[in-house]
Amino acid sequence: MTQKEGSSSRQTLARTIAESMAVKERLFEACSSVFEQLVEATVSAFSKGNKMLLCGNGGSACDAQHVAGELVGRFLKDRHPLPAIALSAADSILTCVGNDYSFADVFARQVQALAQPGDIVVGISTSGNSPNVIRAIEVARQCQAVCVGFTGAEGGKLREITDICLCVPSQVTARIQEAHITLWHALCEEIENRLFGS
Ligand SMILES: O=C(CO)[C@@H](O)[C@H](O)[C@H](O)[C@H](O)COP(=O)(O)O
Ligand SMILES: [Zn+2]
Repeated sequence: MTQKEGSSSRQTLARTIAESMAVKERLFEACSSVFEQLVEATVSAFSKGNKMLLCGNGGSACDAQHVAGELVGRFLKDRHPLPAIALSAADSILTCVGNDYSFADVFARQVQALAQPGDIVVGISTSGNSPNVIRAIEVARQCQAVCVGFTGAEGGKLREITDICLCVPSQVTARIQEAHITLWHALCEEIENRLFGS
């Protein structure tokens, strides 16, 4: 590696860390009151025996799976599992529905099959405009689920059609995703504390 290449990679890392920290510094101000609403809604839903369904594309598909793992498995506490399903993890359903219907239906059809009144359906989309996430939330509303969005500063259509929407103050997909996972970790901790004692 040349010295020039080495210094360019250090600059990229330094800029990425600085940008990520700048977004995190604005995050509390932008999202704390909506975060409180989300805590109340999720704790209430789980207390009543309802479940959480999560969907997203790409990195947000992984976030959906990450969060479902923490709720069904554990975050910080050994406790009863909480019912959460990542719709992005259902390979056979995604390929069947994508192939036989359309990619825009891959999450909506699962929501139609699984969502009950009072369930929490979460769409994670940094643009707020991915058609399969938007369609999932539209179907969730018809099922009388609580509709939640995780998105970026603009919020896109997702912001307009959700009951509770966390809008990270950035327009950069990667920075938004990094803040989403921070919000999710805080939410998992608070859910565990409220439902199983701090
Ligand atoms: O992880 C990344 C970029 O960091 C990508 O995989 C990204 O998630 C994909 O481009 C998604 O399709 C973006 O969709 P969305 O967040 O706008 O709904
Ligand atoms: Zn990514």
